[in-house]
Amino acid sequence: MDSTSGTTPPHDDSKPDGRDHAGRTPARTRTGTGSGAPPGTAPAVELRGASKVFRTPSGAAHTAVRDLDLTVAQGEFVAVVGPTGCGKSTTLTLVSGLEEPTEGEVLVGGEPVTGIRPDVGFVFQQDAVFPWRTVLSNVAAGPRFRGVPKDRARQRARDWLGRVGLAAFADRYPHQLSGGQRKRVALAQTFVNDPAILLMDEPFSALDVQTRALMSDELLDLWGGSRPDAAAASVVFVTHDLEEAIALADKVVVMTAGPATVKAVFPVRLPRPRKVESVRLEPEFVEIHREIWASLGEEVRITRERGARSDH
Ligand SMILES: Nc1ncnc2c1ncn2[C@@H]1O[C@H](COP(=O)(O)OP(=O)(O)OP(=O)(O)O)[C@@H](O)[C@H]1O
Repeated sequence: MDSTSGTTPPHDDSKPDGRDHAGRTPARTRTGTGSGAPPGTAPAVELRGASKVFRTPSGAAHTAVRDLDLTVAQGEFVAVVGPTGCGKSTTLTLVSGLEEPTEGEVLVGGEPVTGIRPDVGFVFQQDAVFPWRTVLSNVAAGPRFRGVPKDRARQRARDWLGRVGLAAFADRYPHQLSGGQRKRVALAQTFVNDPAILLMDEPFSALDVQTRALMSDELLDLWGGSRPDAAAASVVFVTHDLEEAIALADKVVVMTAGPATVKAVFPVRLPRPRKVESVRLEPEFVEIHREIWASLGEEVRITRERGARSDH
């Protein structure tokens, strides 16, 4: 089995000779840029023994994340799956700088996270748009906040709207778009800022199945070609959908029932470029799905049983 039981040792997705835990050579043949970290550079993201304890309104302590070790290499696409409520979103908020760990360390590019960073982009389930602004203005807003002159910001926004297939919708308002189009706006809004790290929290979960598959393909295309002069963005993608996770990622991280810690890490060696609908039919896909589900299903069952106990 290609899993790493227990927590993931930092920097340890492959052996020194480039082989993974199973001794096979990773097939990371992405088109575009980003074939991993140059030797000697820090991982894009690292959590070391990170824990997060929240105070509930009643004053009780609630541990959302416990002793979590996770490493994301530069240019790596990591999908995180786990049972509902286990602490996946909290893990992202630690990386984003929106929350501080109660214990442990969170590093981005080798530096401790001390707040929100301009090189980190987010895409969430809900759209983060200004409803009173046009699509173009929404996409240009990020560069404008970063001090890019208006004309240049609008030009970059137009470029990205073209890349996500929305050039003809620049003057529309968000409520005049479909759910899939709004997601494309969200991708343009994020990629226009040239993020080195992309944090995605169930970004496509509100979409129908077909649109979801299309958006996944578009995300892979954008990711592969987004940073022609630099390594591809490193992605942490939280999802409930194991098929989506495998189709997109270089590795799938399975979280335990809450409080979240890393249960196992599964490398995904499916070659790139990938099309999510066809990759699902590959025998290797089916095999890795079976392996990961054996690990994840156990945590889902534990979570369900806990829920049943507290309900009755
Ligand atoms: N600000 C907060 N204060 C108190 N408890 C919180 C806070 N944020 C999250 N939690 C709790 O921490 C736990 C983990 O929440 P989190 O949203 O990280 O889970 P998740 O795995 O992303 O869930 P889902 O899959 O359902 O989206 C939950 O029990 C949640 O209720």
